[in-house]
Amino acid sequence: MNNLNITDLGAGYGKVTILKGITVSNVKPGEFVGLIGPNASGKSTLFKSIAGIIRPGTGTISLGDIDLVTAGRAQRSRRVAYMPQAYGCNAALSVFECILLALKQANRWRVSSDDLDRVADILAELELSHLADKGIALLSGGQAQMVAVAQTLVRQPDLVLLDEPTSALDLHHQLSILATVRRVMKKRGMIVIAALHDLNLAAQFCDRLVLLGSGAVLADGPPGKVLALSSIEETYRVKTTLEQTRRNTLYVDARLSA
Ligand SMILES: Nc1ncnc2c1ncn2[C@@H]1O[C@H](COP(=O)(O)OP(=O)(O)OP(=O)(O)O)[C@@H](O)[C@H]1O
Repeated sequence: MNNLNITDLGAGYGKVTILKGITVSNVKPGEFVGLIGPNASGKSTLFKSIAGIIRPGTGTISLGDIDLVTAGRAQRSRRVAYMPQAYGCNAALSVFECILLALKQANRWRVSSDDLDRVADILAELELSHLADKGIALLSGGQAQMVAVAQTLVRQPDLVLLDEPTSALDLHHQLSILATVRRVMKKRGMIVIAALHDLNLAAQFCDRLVLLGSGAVLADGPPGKVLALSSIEETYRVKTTLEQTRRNTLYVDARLSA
């Protein structure tokens, strides 16, 4: 099984420690994890540690039988796809070519008809087919963000890391991109970890939430349990009420503390 286990992870930048003793155990294939927490709580730093961009000072990160801390770049990029917050590509390439490039990055460079089909399929899944021939530099912020998500999914990795995948999207596209990611990852048995600021989207689409605060895990569990904890109010410095809507989805009503 390709379960993800992060154990006692410590990481930071130079001499500055950001993440302290992060443990997230037994994330299973097909599990959609929402990484939540206020600004500067360490979400991107955790992604960078898992993606091999920064080297943790302590702890382990394993995906099945692979140790992601010591794995080589080629081995890691076959298994893990990471969409950073500052995505983007201003090369003179079309959307189709950009996604094909992301696919080929993870395996051999020769392009097969199967590769072309995979790119066309993911464009169709994400309702982006009409943009296939458009120059990547000419996209709107939201379109570029959806293309960046397509670049991660097309590789069909075991683990997908999405840093704020909905931050540039309108309401329709926030829902449609998360619904599509969820459909694709469930079908293929991928693990997805998405950093989300919108707790209502997190409640609606995630199976499990991990709450970070000041570089530590403050809570980890099903959305209904995590969002009901008082640590949500303390960490975000707001008052919240957790409600169940008529459609049976959870709704976090938040306001500033007096
Ligand atoms: N390259 C860097 N060098 C030094 N410190 C950094 C660097 N990148 C981030 N930090 C610091 O690490 C801390 C955590 O930042 P990080 O980007 O991981 O938080 P985050 O939870 O993703 O925040 P946000 O929700 O605002 O995107 C912050 O205090 C930030 O200033």
